[in-house]
Amino acid sequence: MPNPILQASNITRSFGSGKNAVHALRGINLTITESSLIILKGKSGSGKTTFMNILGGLDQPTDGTVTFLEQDISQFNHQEVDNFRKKHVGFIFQAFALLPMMTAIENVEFSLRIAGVPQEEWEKRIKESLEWVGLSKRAKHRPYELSGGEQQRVAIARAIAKRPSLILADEPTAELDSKRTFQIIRLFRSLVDEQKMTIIFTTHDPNVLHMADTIYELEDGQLIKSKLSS
Ligand SMILES: Nc1ncnc2c1ncn2[C@@H]1O[C@H](COP(=O)(O)OP(=O)(O)OP(=O)(O)O)[C@@H](O)[C@H]1O
Repeated sequence: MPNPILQASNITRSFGSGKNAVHALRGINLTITESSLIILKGKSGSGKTTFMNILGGLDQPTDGTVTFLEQDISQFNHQEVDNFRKKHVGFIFQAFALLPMMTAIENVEFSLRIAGVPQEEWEKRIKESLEWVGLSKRAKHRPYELSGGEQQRVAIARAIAKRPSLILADEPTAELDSKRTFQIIRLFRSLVDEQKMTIIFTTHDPNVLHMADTIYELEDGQLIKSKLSS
C-alpha cells in the first residue's frame, strides 16, 4: 500500500466576512497517496484553484489542516513554508508567469537554482525537461518569442526539472491542442509511474479523465464525488 503524501482534513476557506462572505471551500477531506496522478475537476468557481493554493502552501485555510509527509504545513512559519515549496512542490499555475527576459533554458535554470539543486546537475536536468515537453528547438527563445502553448510547456519544464515529489498544475493544458494535451498527460503519467511523483491537476477536458488514477470533483466548495478511472 503506498504511503499518503498529502492529507487535507476539514479544510474550509472563506473570503470576506458577514453578508458578503464567500465560502469557497466547505469542509474538504482528502488523502492522496504517493505516486499517483489525480484530476481535480469542477465548474468554474467551484473552488479548485483555492484548494490547490492551500495544498501547495500558497494560502492558508480558514480552518482545517494540510499534512505533507506527516508534517502539518498549516503550522509552518513563513520560512518553513517557503522551503517546503521550493524543495518539494512544482507549480504549474497561470499566475506564475515566466521571467520575461530569460530564455526557456534560463527560466528552467532559475528554478533549479531556487530549489537548491547542485549546479553540476543543471545542464542535464534542463536538457531532459525541455526534451520531455518537446521544446528543445525553442530552448534559446524568450517567452515573448513563444506561443501561449509553448510558454505553458516551458512552465511545465520548469516545474518538473527539479523533480519535486508533488506537482500541482492548474489547467496545465488549457492552451494546448489535443495532440499536445495527450503528450503532456502521458508525460505526467510517466513521471508518476517512473519517477514516483504525485501530480494533481485541474482540467475541464473530458478526454483526459481516463489517464488519471483518481478523479475528484468539487461542487460549491465540497468534494462531492470521487471515482476510480477504469
Ligand atoms: N481572493 C478572493 N477573494 C474573494 N473571493 C475569492 C477569492 N479567491 C477566490 N474567490 C471566490 O471563491 C470561489 C472559488 O474560486 P476558485 O478560483 O477557487 O474557483 P475555480 O474552481 O478555480 O474556478 P475556475 O475554474 O474559473 O478557475 C469563487 O466564488 C471565487 O469568486
